[in-house]
Amino acid sequence: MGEDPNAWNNKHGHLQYDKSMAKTVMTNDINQFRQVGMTEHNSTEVLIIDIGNTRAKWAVVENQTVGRRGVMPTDDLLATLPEILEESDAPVSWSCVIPDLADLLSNALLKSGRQAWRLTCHDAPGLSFTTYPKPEQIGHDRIANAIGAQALVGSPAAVIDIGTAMTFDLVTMQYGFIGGIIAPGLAMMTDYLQEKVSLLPELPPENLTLGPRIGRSTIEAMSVGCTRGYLGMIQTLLEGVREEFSELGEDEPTVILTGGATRGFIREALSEYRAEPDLTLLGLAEAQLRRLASSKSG
Ligand SMILES: Nc1ncnc2c1ncn2[C@@H]1O[C@H](COP(=O)(O)OP(=O)(O)OP(=O)(O)O)[C@@H](O)[C@H]1O
Ligand SMILES: CC(C)(CO)[C@@H](O)C(=O)NCCC(=O)O
Ligand SMILES: [K+]
Repeated sequence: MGEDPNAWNNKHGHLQYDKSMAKTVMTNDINQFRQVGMTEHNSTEVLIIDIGNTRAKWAVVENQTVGRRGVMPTDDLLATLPEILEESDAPVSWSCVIPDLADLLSNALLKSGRQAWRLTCHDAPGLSFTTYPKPEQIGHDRIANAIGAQALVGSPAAVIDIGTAMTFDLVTMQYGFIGGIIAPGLAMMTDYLQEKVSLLPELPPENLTLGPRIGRSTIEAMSVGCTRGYLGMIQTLLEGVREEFSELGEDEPTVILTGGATRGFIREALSEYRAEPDLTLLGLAEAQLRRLASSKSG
């Protein structure tokens, strides 16, 4: 029963979205973020921690600009936490998609005495889930992406995030987060082929380029499957999303790429769309700014 994002914007006076600006300001991703809709505050520093299945990222975000930052294997997060907390005294805004680790981190943060907010569907200011039957199922990184998209380009928006898994996170004008798509991440495809088929070699995803349409060697044949095949999946999924938005009476969603979708052949093939590598972090920062704004406005 979250609030309608537009009602929230009107009430709190933030996130005024200007479509013409979003299309013309193309200089610097962070400036863009600030100019089109980030909540304005006086020097508000936030310490962000975003924990995915493979890697954990931290960043100090001040005035919607990412400063010091780091990334590590998710398994190293707890051991690294004291060092991360020394990077900034600011409140922590975090998300974690591994429930056991989230419990451990929650306790560690409590012990540290730091003010910390975990992004969940129950505390996702400005994002509603009115038509989503069980919002508590949604990965919190996806909630961060949705809030980041609202702030960056406004709704409707479609985020394509490739990490361990690929997700589409879809935000409408009328209903907030309406749902999305979960599919294998690119490495799941390449690694799994190699792991399960004894005659297939290793194919690091970062080495993939768009080559021929027909493979004339084993590695080439795999490469076609994992590049053109993967892109075909994305395009088909996006087509379905567009149709559904149209049926809902929504405008055409602005597509934002993040994670692995901002790199390599995927980025190249989808160059018409905006890429924001820090979307999840910025969404976590925005969530914290909105909490502060609503606590101030009472
Ligand atoms: N050139 C490339 N083109 C497309 N995808 C790539 C490329 N290089 C790496 N990737 C994929 O992007 C993913 C890495 O993206 P990202 O850094 O967002 O995820 P992660 O932090 O590893 O995952 P998670 O957030 O799930 O822990 C990997 O799965 C990798 O396979
Ligand atoms: C899909 C991932 C793995 C993407 O990181 C994460 O968001 C997650 O574990 N989600 C839970 C299932 C859901 O989002 O519906
Ligand atoms: K991620």
